[in-house]
Amino acid sequence: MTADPPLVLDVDGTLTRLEGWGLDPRVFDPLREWEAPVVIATGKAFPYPVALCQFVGVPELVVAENGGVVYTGDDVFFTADPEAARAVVEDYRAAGYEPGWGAEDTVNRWRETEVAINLEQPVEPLREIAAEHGLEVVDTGYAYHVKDTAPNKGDGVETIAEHVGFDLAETVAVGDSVNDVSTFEVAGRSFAVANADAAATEAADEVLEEGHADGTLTALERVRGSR
Ligand SMILES: O=C(O)COP(=O)(O)O
Ligand SMILES: [Mg+2]
Repeated sequence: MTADPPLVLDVDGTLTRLEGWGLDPRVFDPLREWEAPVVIATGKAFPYPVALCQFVGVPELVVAENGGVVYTGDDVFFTADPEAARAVVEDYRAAGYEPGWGAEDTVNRWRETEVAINLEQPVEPLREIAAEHGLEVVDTGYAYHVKDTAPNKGDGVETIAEHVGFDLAETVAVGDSVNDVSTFEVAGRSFAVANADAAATEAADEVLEEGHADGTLTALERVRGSR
């Protein structure tokens, strides 16, 4: 008998259209029909992956904010303190810069542990200020994330696997950037899409020829029923 392996999927760069933005709707049915847990592991704020799970119609298994927020379907865990990240933004503003998402800032509005800065904003002063507060800046290719060095997506995936009761050794991870390296490390098999950055490409077991959702769909095709 064969079965589908559990999945860990990144969002931006991985479930997106080839242009880089907007989810590719071709991934919705395979995810809904997948016969094993599907974990959405993203740098985005908590409500985004929860909404994705609801709209696709899969159980809410979510790692948000690069591991800062973990939802097992029953319990939410916060693994980082937001105060330092907020202080970094205050200092960044005081130095004359802005997060860069407009006045209402729906990118950070519901964040609970880290802060994201628009890639169009200057990163050097951000890195300096973050370092002064003991934080790191992670460039996902979609935003600069100011975060505690400790939490990562992989730890969040471990928490969910333990709670839901699936085997990480049988799990397949797909991602595109440095914030996915930790999921590649905990999953038994990992794929980087063609548009992946150097860190993700290096860390992945396999690098796909196709980018974005095309790559992810190829990976799903390859691993479906492989357990
Ligand atoms: O929020 C980002 O910058 C990237 O999000 P992702 O982890 O889903 O790719
Ligand atoms: Mg990504």
